[in-house]
Amino acid sequence: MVAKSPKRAVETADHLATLSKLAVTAYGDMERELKATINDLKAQVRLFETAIDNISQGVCFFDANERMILCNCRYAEIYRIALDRLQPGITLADIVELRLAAGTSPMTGDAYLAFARSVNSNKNSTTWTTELKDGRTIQVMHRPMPDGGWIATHEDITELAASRVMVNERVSLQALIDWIPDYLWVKDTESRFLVANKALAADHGRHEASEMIGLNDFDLHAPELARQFRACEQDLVRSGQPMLDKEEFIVDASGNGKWLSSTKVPLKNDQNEIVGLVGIAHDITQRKLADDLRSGQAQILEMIAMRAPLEDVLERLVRLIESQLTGISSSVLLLDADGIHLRHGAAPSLAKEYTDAIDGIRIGPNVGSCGTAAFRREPVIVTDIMSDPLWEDYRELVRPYGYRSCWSTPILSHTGSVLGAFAMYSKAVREPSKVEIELFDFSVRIAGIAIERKLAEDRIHFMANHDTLTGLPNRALLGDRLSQAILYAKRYGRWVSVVFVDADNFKLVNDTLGHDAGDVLLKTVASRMVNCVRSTDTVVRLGGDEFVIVLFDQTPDVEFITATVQKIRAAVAEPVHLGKHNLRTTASFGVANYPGDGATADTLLANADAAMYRAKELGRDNVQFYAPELNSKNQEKFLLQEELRNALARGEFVLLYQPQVDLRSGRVFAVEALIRWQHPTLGLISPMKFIPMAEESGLIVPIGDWVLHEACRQNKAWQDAGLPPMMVCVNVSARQFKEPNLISRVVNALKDSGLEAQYLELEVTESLIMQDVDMAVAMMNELQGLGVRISIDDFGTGYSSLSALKTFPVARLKIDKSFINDLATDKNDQAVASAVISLGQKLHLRVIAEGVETDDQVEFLRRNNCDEMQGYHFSKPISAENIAELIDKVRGSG
Ligand SMILES: Nc1nc2c(ncn2[C@@H]2O[C@@H]3COP(=O)(O)O[C@H]4[C@@H](O)[C@H](n5cnc6c(=O)[nH]c(N)nc65)O[C@@H]4COP(=O)(O)O[C@H]3[C@H]2O)c(=O)[nH]1
Repeated sequence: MVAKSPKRAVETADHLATLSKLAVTAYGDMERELKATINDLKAQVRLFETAIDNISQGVCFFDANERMILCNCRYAEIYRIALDRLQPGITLADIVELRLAAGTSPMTGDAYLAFARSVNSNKNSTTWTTELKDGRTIQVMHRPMPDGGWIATHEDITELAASRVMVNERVSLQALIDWIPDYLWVKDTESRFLVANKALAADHGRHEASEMIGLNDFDLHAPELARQFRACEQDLVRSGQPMLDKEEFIVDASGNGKWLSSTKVPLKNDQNEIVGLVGIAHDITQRKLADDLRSGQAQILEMIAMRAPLEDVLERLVRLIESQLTGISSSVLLLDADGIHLRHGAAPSLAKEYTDAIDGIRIGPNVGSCGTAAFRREPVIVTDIMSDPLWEDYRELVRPYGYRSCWSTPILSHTGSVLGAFAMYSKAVREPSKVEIELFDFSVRIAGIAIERKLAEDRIHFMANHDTLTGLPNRALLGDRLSQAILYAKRYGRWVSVVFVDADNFKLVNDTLGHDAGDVLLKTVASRMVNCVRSTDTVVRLGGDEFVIVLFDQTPDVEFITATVQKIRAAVAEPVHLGKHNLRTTASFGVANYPGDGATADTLLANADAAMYRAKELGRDNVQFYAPELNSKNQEKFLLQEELRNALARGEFVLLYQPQVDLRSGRVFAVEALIRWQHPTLGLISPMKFIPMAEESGLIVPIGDWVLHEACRQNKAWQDAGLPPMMVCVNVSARQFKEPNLISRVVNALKDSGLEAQYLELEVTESLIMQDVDMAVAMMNELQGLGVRISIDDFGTGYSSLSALKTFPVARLKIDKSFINDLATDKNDQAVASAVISLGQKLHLRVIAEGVETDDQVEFLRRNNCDEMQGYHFSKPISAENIAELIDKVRGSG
């Protein structure tokens, strides 16, 4: 291979000139020497050629005439010219032609020649880089020679130039992307980082972005997350489909969770082949948290609206708050109905043993963070549990769980009352951050809504199912409880007892002592009944003074049930203290048992009701078990009640009069008006049967008014007919007595009849007076002011208040006939009767005995100085006409 160095080439030319001279002058002598020299020179040329051919650059020598002296084979190679075409002496212009033909000229021939000549005219060496038409980059170093020729070296720097471009680009791109706060990266097809910016590197614990090069996601993330990233990127590399704005969650090197919105697009080369991917990820944690908080809030409010259980709502709230923060566990404690204890509300990520331990703590001035916050009604920030005095009693409790700070805020209702406390626990000794404080506001607001809503719902539910006065379940719950009890009894072969209870004198108390007293009475009776039964039994208030007790899971034995009901009856009958009154209230009980007395809730209730009515009919204060015939009686009673409503309008009532006789003179000085109902088909009905019904329904008021008018009218009629004036006594029921216009009714009756007030006496019962003494005395005083007299009926039957009796403006006491019946034989009755008589004497009241039937009774009364008597002994109640006859007769005989 030919290889010629420029310097050697010049020397070779000198030698050749010398040789030719020698040939002319002494050819023969010098032939041997010449040959030797030629050989020597050839050897040198070979050496020179070998050397020049072995250098990596292309080399060429040109003389001043632009003729090439020599070049090496690299030169021919660079410009893709066959070596044999580049013979010494070829002109630059010819070479340019060859290069144009080979496509290795950077420009047109003329332009190149002009360029080469301009370079050559320069005395200094010049280096330039030229882009060949074939895309290669050649660096040329041109050195002019003093004789006008030049030497040039040509080097193919295509690869170098490319990598330099790349390096330059890389360096500037790196600087650029490092300024960007988002993550930027380039990965190869194997998901290895080729480029990463500083933000990405820093968040993954690398000081320099370059430290990321060559790493993959498994070097940065937990395996599961890395697998996800890799799967997604491999998919992208395979499909060429970009991934746009995908939300991804990562945990950075410092353990903080971050939400990213990532975009990854395939990276392609000139051949449109995918050689990797370019990624950019924007930190959307704040936005995401705010979005989550908003949607979490909406979800919780929806849960509240949909009446989700409070525990679920609070747990969702706590989890939402925890998802917004790092290293925080939260809890909600609820203030108990007693207002002094905090109960567990929600604390899904606090240790269960810990939350169990603080469940039920009392609020107070130094009860940790929550107990104190609820007590003070203001936030309590404890930055170090281990040293704060508020935690003194709870420090050891919390120590095992490692919580070091606890901040609590009271949860308040819209009216400002404390509903509970919201707390955040951290294992670091610190104060809450701004974000944490903001979340407190959020949490207590939502928790407050949820708790208040729940309390309101509970209240509504309770009110719908319970009686507000007594707190007992009401009718709405009764059916449910009773049905359950029946199901249970059916399954296990047990009984259910349904007990209908009706307080005997509630209406009286309510009407005379007022509603407040009636309420106290009902509450007392209710709680006594509840205390007598098991917690599995149910005491229901149906309304008014009616109760139903469902005795669950009963032994099939009437005796057991009787014992239970009697126990309740005795408890109800205990005296009730109403202010200064000491009442004895009783109740009537009706019992129906499953399965004997009915298979359904409705039948059992109806039959227990019928039994209770029977108990009332039998004089109240007793227990009756259902018997089938009761139903027909009940039906009868119902019909009667309906007819009673029309009886007044139909004029079916009549008055009978029973004379009252002076025991000493035997003179009839008064008559008691006693009502009868003249029923069109049933005949004469006793007041004992319909007066209680009339009292229950309120019909007693118009009926009583009629009695008052009729009695006054009749008395005046007797007087007008010439009978000696006498008093007419009219019974006044408690309901009438309570009527605010009783006085005006009495005035009207007197006015309408023209009877003088002194001939009218009103009989009120002792129990009626005792129910509200002040009111009764005031009313009696008013009546007395009209001139009307008052007597106390049924005296001795109870409620005696001897001291109060002195203040009553009454004229007479009437010994109840129950004491008169057995007066001849019963020592107790004798004692009561004589006590009433002597009491009357002491108080200067007249005393009349009622129900006097026998001579013995008359004899006893006379002996004991009783003033007056009334009873069958003298006369039964008789009609008005018969009274006139009787008085005439007595007058005649007298
Ligand atoms: N066994 C027996 N009974 C005797 C004897 N003497 C009188 N009686 C009955 O005893 C009752 C006396 O009336 P009361 O104690 O005021 O008891 C009355 C009274 O509380 C009430 N009553 C009657 N009329 C009226 C009325 O117009 N208004 C109101 N509010 N109640 C009335 O009905 C109750 C019952 O009235 P009556 O059936 O008429 O019954 C009357 C009378 O018939 C006797 O010697 N032996």
